[in-house]
Amino acid sequence: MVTLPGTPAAGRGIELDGVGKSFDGGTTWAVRELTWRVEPGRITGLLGPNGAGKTTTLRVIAGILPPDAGTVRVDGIDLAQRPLDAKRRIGLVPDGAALYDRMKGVEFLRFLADVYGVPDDERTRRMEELGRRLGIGTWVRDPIASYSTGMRQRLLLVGSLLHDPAVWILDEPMTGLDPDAQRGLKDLMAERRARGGTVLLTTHLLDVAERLCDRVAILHRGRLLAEGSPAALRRRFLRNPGDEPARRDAGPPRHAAAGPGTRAPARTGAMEGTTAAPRQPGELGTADLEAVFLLLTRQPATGGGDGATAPAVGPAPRDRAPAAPGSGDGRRGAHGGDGPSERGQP
Ligand SMILES: Nc1ncnc2c1ncn2[C@@H]1O[C@H](COP(=O)(O)OP(=O)(O)OP(=O)(O)O)[C@@H](O)[C@H]1O
Repeated sequence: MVTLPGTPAAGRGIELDGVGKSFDGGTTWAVRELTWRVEPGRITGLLGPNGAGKTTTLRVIAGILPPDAGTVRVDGIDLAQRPLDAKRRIGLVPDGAALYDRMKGVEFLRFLADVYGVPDDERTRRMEELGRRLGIGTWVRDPIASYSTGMRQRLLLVGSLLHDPAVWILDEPMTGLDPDAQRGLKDLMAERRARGGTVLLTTHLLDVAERLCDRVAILHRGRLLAEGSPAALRRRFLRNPGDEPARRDAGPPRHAAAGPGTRAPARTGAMEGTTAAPRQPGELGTADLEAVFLLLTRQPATGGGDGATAPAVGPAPRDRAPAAPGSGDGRRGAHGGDGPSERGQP
């Protein structure tokens, strides 16, 4: 394992407390009442359907969007009170970032190193090392306009780590990457986890999330529905994991249908599957996380206000039913996916 200088101390992760974000002055909420701790020393996946609020959440954490409610702490630092200190601890890989096409890749990397005040000797070493790991070739001296999607993504990935941030935030990071670069990226994530760093990513690739992530959180209509290790979510929501894989053309798994004993939904917060030991490779079938995901996110957003229906799960008797998936107002988001979470105050 290659260790870069300035190894991030075992940080404090990311803490969200009651975070809300509205794009229309509080009529609808893209993210609502989000209270969540993203732990250091873990790879955490934020999952959810199109329009669920994943990118909005990452942008709020990264300080790009100010929240309309709640507080964000990055590595123990309050983002609102000390925004520069907090942002210095973050490496962000945005989804589909616009790059300066006339700039050469190497100029872009130097620019980022300047912004973050990375000393000359370190920046050279990090550029070379990260470039090797992520397959940056001599094309880095060409204008960005000539780059493929995957080359742009590799450049963004290298740039996000030049300052060796304690918190690495990646929005759909596999986009455009070939298998070799994907391998390099996964290895880098695992190394940062091993060094106590915080890795938070969004992905629609549930098989990747299942294999890569120590913990996953499922967001739907701006609300956190479930959070925990993939194994813990499986235990919580699937009674017979592996024997009834989710089908794309089917509703929730039969064994997860609501039973007479289903209890009322929790009003806030995620379902914690927090007691699970770290997942062992091969512990889960790849259909399990998909089954949990579909079970939670296919619930109709019926009713109004706080009367949202609970997902039709049949949790183990000791468990509570999951948090309401948001009552919604039937409007669709700009992505054509689920709309903002709810009307009214968060
Ligand atoms: N700048 C914006 N202005 C208005 N509405 C926005 C803006 N950004 C996001 N939204 C809305 O907020 C909601 C959440 O969007 P967001 O991009 O966070 O979802 P997502 O989970 O990342 O979706 P996807 O998986 O499609 O990328 C959507 O309804 C979207 O239309």
